[in-house]
Amino acid sequence: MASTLSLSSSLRYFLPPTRTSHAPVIPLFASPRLRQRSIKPLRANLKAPISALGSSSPSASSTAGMAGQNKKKVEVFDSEEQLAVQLAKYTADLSDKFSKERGAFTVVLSGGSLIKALRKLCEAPYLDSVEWGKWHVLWVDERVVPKDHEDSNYKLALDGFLSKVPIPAGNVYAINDALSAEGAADDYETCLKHLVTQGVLATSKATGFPKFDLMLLGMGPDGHVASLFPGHPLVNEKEKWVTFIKDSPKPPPERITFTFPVINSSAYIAMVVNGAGKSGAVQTALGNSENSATLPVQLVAPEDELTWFLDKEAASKL
Ligand SMILES: O=C1O[C@H](COP(=O)(O)O)[C@@H](O)[C@H](O)[C@H]1O
Repeated sequence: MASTLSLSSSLRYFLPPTRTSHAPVIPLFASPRLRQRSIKPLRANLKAPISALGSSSPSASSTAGMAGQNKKKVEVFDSEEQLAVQLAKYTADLSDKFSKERGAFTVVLSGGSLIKALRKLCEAPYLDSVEWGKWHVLWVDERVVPKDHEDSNYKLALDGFLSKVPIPAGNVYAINDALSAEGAADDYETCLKHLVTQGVLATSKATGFPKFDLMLLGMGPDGHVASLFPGHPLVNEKEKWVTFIKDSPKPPPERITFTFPVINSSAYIAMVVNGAGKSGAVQTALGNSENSATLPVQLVAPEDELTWFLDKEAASKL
């Protein structure tokens, strides 16, 4: 991955595991506190030479020994174009790994700028090499609007990504746009439960929540992820898989969203952020502060590995 980039064009931070591979199994609906893990970025490692960091490629071989370990990487690219190139490779490598291991690849999309960053997956070599038939696509959050509405995350993904790759239509799980926010959240949670029952979606042994293979997340300038906004009580939801919001500070106001227990039960999360407008939130999330988390993005901690994909503008305050 970034090993093909020069040290000057890709500054890579590598943060060591915060969980052991022998983490205790925490039963379903165990104390929320047991499910919450904290990450403290280790600034001491920021200047480590690339040779000391090891491969950051999420290929089957490099991740084989990582299961159960919570790793955090930060990749900084000279341009959004380079970011998109490496994000495609990262995603394709994980697709290969999970398609071989599980016979399915469960991928969660966010809306916003993330979708444009996936454009390289729609080109050679990935258009032909990825096992698109193994993909199962869901959304980490969705606006409660018709699927053909300009604000729909489904429409954004369909126009910018899904219409350009051969994922079977039956493997794309959009929200039911005929329902209220409450109804759509319940309906989507039921959809997840069916996928678990069918064996398409794994279950986290650690938390009992569904375990997606990969979540591709964006972050707003205010540090929100999914539709979990700073200071909003939904950030603290510990039991539901999917919930709803009717007072989103960012329009449109009505949305449904995965909760943090589901987000953090994922195997891998890519946090894809570009642009100077997000550099403040990136600084808060990845800077030297020992303060407790103030932004939702600081609570993101998947079971196996979190990788930040930043362009240099987003990383400019680090
Ligand atoms: O409203 C939303 O915003 C975030 C961030 O969007 P971005 O355009 O600033 O990247 C997005 O991740 C989320 O899915 C969406 O509903």
